Amino acid sequence: MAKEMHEFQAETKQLLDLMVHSIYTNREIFLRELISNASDAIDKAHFESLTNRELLEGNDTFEIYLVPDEASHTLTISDNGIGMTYDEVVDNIGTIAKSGTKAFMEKMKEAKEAGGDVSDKEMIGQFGVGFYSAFMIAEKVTIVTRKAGQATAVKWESNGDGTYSIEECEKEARGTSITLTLLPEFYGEKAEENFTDTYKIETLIKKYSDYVRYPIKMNFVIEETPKDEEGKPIEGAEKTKRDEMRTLNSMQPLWTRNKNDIKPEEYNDFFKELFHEWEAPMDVLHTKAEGTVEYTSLLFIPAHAPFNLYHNDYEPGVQLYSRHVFIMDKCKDLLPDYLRFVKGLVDSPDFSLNISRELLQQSRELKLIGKNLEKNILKTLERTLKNDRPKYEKFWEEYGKSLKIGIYNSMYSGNDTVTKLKDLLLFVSSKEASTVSSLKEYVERMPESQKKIYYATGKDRETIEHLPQMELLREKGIEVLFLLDPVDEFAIETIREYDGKQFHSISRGDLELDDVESQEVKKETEDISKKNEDLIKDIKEALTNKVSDVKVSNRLKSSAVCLVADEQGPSIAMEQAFADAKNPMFKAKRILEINPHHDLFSRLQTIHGTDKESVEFKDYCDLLYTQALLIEGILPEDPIGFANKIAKLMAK
Ligand SMILES: Nc1ncnc2c1ncn2[C@@H]1O[C@H](COP(=O)(O)OP(=O)(O)OP(=O)(O)O)[C@@H](O)[C@H]1O
Repeated sequence: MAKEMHEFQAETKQLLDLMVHSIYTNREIFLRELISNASDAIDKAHFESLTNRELLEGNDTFEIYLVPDEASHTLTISDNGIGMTYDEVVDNIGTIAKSGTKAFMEKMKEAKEAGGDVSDKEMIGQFGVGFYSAFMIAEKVTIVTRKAGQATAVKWESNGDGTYSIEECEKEARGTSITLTLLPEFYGEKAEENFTDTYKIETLIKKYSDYVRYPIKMNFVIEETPKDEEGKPIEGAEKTKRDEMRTLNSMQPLWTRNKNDIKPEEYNDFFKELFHEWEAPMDVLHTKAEGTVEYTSLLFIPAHAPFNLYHNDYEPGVQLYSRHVFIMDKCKDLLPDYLRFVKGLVDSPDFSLNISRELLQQSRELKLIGKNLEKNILKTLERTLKNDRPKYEKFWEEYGKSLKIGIYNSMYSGNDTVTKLKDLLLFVSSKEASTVSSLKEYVERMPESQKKIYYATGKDRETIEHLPQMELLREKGIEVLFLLDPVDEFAIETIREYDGKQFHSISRGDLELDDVESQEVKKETEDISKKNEDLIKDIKEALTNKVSDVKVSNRLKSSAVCLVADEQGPSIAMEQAFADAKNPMFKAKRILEINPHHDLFSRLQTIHGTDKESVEFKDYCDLLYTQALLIEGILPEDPIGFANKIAKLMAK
């Protein structure tokens, strides 16, 4: 196939532009990114070779080579990993398939527009833009790669200017070589950072890639003064040069060392290196277990949730090793999905080296280890909640949603997730704006007379505070949990009760307040209902298909109307969440409640009394309903009709 020129995808161009023109700090990370790609490629070759030895073409020593060359001011990174085919090069290198990179660019743009308060370093770390970081230090990047098992190789080359060339070529060894032709600032003795300097490179490898599982080798030219027979340097003799191939990384798996000998920085560096992270993790759990199953696990809770934690393209899971040999990345079957944010690895002699993913799922050892790890993580979280509240609240901010989704999902799996997680939940409440409470804390504060745990849903604190349904509870001084995330109510509904007390939405059914005053109001409401039976019936008729019932309210104070949902079935907020998820099948049974003490009620009585068939009465009913919808944050189906009716009324 002849040499072809291709254009980068528009997003790739933008990314390259950003890389070259906006990121000035930490350019040295390019090396870590390329080494980690090389290491991933070797992992793949290793993994595939377990079932197909021929792939290795007789060479089963996995290595990464670095070749700095001052004369041509290049640095070449070679691996004997899986390599890429022509199409893979086009797909992986020429386009940005990863939504993560797109998100990275948007964040960069946002940050720039906002005055750039997020550091580049943080940004790159969060999104791992990988290969493209090469263009931060290189004016030309050349990739020569041959897929293991294939005859022809591919050469890809680009100046990072929007186009690249690609052609078939020859390459003897399998794998990938990436040659960076360095920008003038990055080579030569006067350069600020000289990436052809072997000692500089050695330092970078030690800093970022020490734990890479495969040897990273580089040739050092050693200058020596010849020595005499006794081993003393011969004075005046001309220096000789010799080559010495050195392995730059220590490769000793951290998790195999004794816990007490490992410094926090070592854990942090290992975490950053292994998972391409920039920040130290929030928590580290290093466990060695012996007994029914033997394993060592090293788990981390990252400081921040990845932006795509809840997207389909996020791949949860930990790495598996058997006697320190890597067997699998992202094993999903070990930990429950609600711990999808946990990163790390498990090393166990009980795992077989060439076990398939399917067989692994059924492995008894894996299940046992998974259960133990889950227990450990939960115990750590419980301990943090008890002993280090600020830290736990930070954890909650990052990962609380994951636990809540876990609870909701347990509705289908029917396991004991609720029992495990309910004490770890935190919510804001009407009590104080800045604090969050556990359910236990809420229940402890409940007065004797309060029988239920009340909650309200809304997009933010302010919206809930303004809900008509809040008025009565506020007046009575009853604390209400504020559920601000759509998943909250689903989780709460799955838990059903805490410490024998049922959850109750303030926008659902009867509030069932048991105090004397409430009983009196209830009685009074029933009387008003009876007296206005006809009016209520006719309002209901005017709103057929819109509401399932109309009631005289005993919960409203100053507002005229509100919309509540029936005790059974989804709430109005849940209906909205379903609709947002394009699942409009689940509808709440809407009940319109009218405040009998509001002036509007007497106006309704008058209009109804004059002519219950009149257009005016029907319009009033409709306006009441639409008002209640708007309070819930739901737009009317017919906004024009609504506006016209208001205009007509105002003009009167
Ligand atoms: N040395 C290599 N050998 C084989 N394939 C490679 C190599 N380097 C890159 N690739 C391919 O190119 C893809 C894109 O690489 P890039 O570094 O941009 O992202 P990534 O490695 O997938 O993500 P991240 O950097 O976040 O880990 C890789 O997923 C891989 O398929």
